[in-house]
Amino acid sequence: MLAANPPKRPFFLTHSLHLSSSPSPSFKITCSAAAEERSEFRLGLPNEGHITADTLDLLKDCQLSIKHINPCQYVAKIPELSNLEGWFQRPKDIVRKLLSRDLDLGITGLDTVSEYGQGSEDLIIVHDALGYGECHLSLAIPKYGIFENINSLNKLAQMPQWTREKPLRVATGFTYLGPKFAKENGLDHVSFSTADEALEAAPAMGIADAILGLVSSGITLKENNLKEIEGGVVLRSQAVLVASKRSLLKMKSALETTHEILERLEAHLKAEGQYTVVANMRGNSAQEVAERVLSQPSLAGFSLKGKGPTISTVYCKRDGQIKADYYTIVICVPKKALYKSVQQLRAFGGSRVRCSPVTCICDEETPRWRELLSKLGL
Ligand SMILES: Nc1ncnc2c1ncn2[C@@H]1O[C@H](COP(=O)(O)OP(=O)(O)OP(=O)(O)O)[C@@H](O)[C@H]1O
Ligand SMILES: O=P(O)(O)OC[C@H]1O[C@H](OP(=O)(O)OP(=O)(O)O)[C@H](O)[C@@H]1O
Ligand SMILES: [Mg+2]
Repeated sequence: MLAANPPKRPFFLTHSLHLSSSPSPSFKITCSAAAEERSEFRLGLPNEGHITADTLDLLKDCQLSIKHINPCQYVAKIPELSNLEGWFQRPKDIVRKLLSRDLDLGITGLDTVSEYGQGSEDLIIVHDALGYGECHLSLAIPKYGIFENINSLNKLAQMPQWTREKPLRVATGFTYLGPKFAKENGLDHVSFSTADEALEAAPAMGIADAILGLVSSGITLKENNLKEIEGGVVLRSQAVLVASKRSLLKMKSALETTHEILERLEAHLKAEGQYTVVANMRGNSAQEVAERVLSQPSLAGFSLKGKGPTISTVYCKRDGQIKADYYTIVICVPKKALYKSVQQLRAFGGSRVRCSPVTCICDEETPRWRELLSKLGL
């Protein structure tokens, strides 16, 4: 958040976590008694934040409509999957509620899953790359003062200022991942303090020496005179679909519902940015047209799994006889290569090139489904 924006909540510095103790105290998860009895399958959706709009857009693009029964309620129906309910929750609460089995599936950032999941074996990533909410968790220090010439984690760790009595003070909302990273990277004299929001203000306020927070465009760091350092990235994150392993294994039709959600996601995401290009080609035979097109390596590369292109004959009736008139070629091209492909098809005798976005690519079986079954031991 930019310093200019009023913080949503005050900045709290509640306690220090020293590296001599194990990473973040483990918290006890109580399993909801009703979980085993529920028949509906619950999908946690991030409410009012960075990934809310993109999550709703993604589900819409997958033909999964989120129907609020009442705009003030946190629950929504998803009519395409009758036993599925959407529940709007804070991203971190999605993870907590998956662990307590008050939710069965959820969409949230990988950073949140890693921080609040704390490596729990009960959480399974069903889809690891939903394609939005990209950011990274990174250590940042001031650009000025004693840090002016410090540009790497090694240099930071070697600064004589940090001792057992006076460790490097890092403000963060990631009090599990922070100490774990420090331990794994030989940062010996460091203490972490919890800060929920407006983290980037902490060094200027004198509350901390450094921060460990999320970076997306980097603008917030820049505006607050902070910089990232080499070796300081803890985690790269984007939105993921995560599930409770126990829900998948124990709830009736959980696997069926998850399979359908995964298929819809995969089909849509695979198609994103792909265009179908159809061109009329002059030529003497389908074989000759194929040879011409395949002689151009960049066009040949767009065939499916090394096969293709698809060429069909367009017939016409001339002098009472049915004859091959011209050929139609179909290729699939990523958006960035669209115009170049059109030019090349034209150069190879193509006329009337039609381009349309692909909305889904449905493979026989999605690779992530196989992976999920194997993670579940099925
Ligand atoms: N600047 C950003 N750009 C893109 N994605 C971000 C950005 N900041 C956070 N995210 C991603 O969005 C997720 C949700 O962040 P968001 O800021 O909406 O909620 P929050 O701060 O975690 O929760 P709270 O509701 O408690 O404020 C993060 O876990 C991260 O994966
Ligand atoms: O690199 P940038 O594009 O500038 O984005 C990074 C900022 O976005 C997030 O804050 P958010 O807006 O979620 O505010 P918060 O501190 O209230 O969570 C994050 O905590 C950073 O402050
Ligand atoms: Mg935030």
